[in-house]
Amino acid sequence: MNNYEFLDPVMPGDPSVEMTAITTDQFESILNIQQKILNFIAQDRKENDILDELCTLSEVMLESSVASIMLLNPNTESLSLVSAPSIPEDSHHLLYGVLPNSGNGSCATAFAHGRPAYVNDTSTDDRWRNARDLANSFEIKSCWSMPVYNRDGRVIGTFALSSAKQRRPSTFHDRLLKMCSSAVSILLERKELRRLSVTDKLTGLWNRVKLDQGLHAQRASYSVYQETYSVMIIDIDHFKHINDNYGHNVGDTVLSGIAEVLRDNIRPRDLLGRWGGEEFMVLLPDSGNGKALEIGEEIRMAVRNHSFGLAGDLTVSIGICEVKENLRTLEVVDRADRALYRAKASGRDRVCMFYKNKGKRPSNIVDINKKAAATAL
Ligand SMILES: Nc1nc2c(ncn2[C@@H]2O[C@H](COP(=O)(O)OP(=O)(O)OP(=O)(O)O)[C@@H](O)[C@H]2O)c(=O)[nH]1
Repeated sequence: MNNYEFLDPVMPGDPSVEMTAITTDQFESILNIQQKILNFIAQDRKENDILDELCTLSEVMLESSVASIMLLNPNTESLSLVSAPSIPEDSHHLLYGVLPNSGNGSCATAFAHGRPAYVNDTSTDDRWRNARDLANSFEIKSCWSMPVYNRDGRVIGTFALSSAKQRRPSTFHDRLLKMCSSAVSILLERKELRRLSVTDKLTGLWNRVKLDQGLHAQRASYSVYQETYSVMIIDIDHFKHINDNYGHNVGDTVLSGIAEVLRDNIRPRDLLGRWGGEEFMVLLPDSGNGKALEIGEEIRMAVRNHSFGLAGDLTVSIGICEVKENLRTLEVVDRADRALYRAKASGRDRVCMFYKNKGKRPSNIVDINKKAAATAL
């Protein structure tokens, strides 16, 4: 049986649902929610915001209820809250790491069985036998949970409406929950596609599309705050030899290994991505007074000190542009590229930074390995 069949209208005779005809007003209210969600999608609002909106809109359909969305974390194989705008944030941790087993509450049970779990009384229902304390903490008496499926029909999470009263859902609530489950499924798929469209498949870093967005965002931010930022391009030295000597697969492993080293050596606010081939880029906000040079040097040393398995020891060359004026992004990248070119041309395994030198050319690149000499050029 295809799991999606559970999202069809409830079958007559289902004891968990009170069979009442859906009124025109109720039907309209479901359509209204659908329309609002579709409008948010058309406006390209962020998926997490839309999930919050969906919760808020559905709560209005059931007096003093709270909506929540939980998703499976495949690494921990447990369910965690991803949206519940009406639950105070300081209680969210209670809904992290819930094991998806029958008996651990409505959502865990709905997830485990891949079908709705409509619980009218959490204090007596067997599906809450291991989670009575949780029900007490949140003062939940009834909790109706609907599985959320992915495109392959696999359960990936749940959508639930809970309330402080003992309640049995009507046909209308069943339809509402099913519609919400489908909406969550579409929004999560969309979120994943959005993530993939800006992610480099090999290294898991941001790709060039995201870096371009970041460059434009930095420029826009500079024009408002005039805060110095830097752009760093990192290029693996003699990478072609690795492919030629050990094969493309080892080359790929090295690219992933370098990505790890870079990740470990940037600040949380820096944006790191693969610019293309064996080139990486880091955008460093708030990095005046040579801060990017310092970070570049740390990266260079970290790569030197890392062992890349079969490929052995490696080095990188780094070009940096520190931006203190309103520059087009193309110009910024070009300056970082020129600094990189200088790093390669002067022996590789070094960090060079482009700096503005009031008209004198070509003395506009500082080589950190011989800084004094370069600045005196
Ligand atoms: N394995 C692998 N190789 C790649 C990938 N993308 C680009 N390359 C290789 O990267 C190499 C880049 O070589 P070059 O531009 O000559 O540069 P290099 O050998 O690193 O030399 P320098 O930059 O001058 O130090 C080429 O052999 C490309 O085939 C990739 O995704 N995987």
